[in-house]
Amino acid sequence: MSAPARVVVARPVTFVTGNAKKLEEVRAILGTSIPFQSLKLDLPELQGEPEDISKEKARLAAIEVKGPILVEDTCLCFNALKGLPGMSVHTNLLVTKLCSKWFLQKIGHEGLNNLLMAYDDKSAYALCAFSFALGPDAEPITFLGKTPGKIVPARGPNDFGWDPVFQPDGYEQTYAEMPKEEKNKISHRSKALALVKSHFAEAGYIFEADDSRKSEL
Ligand SMILES: O=c1nc[nH]c2c1ncn2[C@H]1C[C@H](O)[C@@H](COP(=O)(O)OP(=O)(O)OP(=O)(O)O)O1
Ligand SMILES: [Mg+2]
Repeated sequence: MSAPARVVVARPVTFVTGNAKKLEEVRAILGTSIPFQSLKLDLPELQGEPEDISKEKARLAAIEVKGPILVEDTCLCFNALKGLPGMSVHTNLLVTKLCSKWFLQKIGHEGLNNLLMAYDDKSAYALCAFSFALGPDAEPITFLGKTPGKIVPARGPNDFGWDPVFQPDGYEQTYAEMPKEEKNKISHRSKALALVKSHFAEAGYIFEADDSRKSEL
């Protein structure tokens, strides 16, 4: 019988994000299952396939932190749209990604609805890609989580991105209207984090504490 895997890493994991709401959800979902510290850093808004964006973010974050990091990139994907200027397209699925926070800031919730005005198909999905890297020289590993739903006129508190216009399948409420615990049970983010947790458990990482870097968010 082989001994369980055990990999001692001399530094704690740092979750790198510029988004305080994301961090709040990651904290709530992970609880004490994976101890981590956070670093507030605005990584570039990259374009491309969600998995590639996430891996590239991980490389940039690992260079900054010089140790084990976790990053995440989230996309809201509309099934009806074939493409938009400046946006990349999943050619096989006819899906356009509206990844950038600048795009959402400019167009707003009404704009997101208007994009689909000419289409009967309002279906969409939220896609989350976490990437973990042990350090700047390690190849990042990516974990995807996807929640299907539809785009609706905004309902609920406006405190996190496109939450008010995304209504997950099987629910009458938008992400924004749901209690936080409910969103965190079914969200793209929690599905991806479940895979991160399994990977950490299988790999048997033991991250040693480091008092020299304090949580910055
Ligand atoms: O659960 C979510 N519910 C609603 N909106 C969300 C969610 N998750 C990300 N978002 C928004 C934030 C940003 O407008 C865009 C994705 O951009 P994304 O690059 O992943 O996030 P970000 O730039 O805010 O933070 P980060 O520093 O981790 O890149 O979608
Ligand atoms: Mg970003």
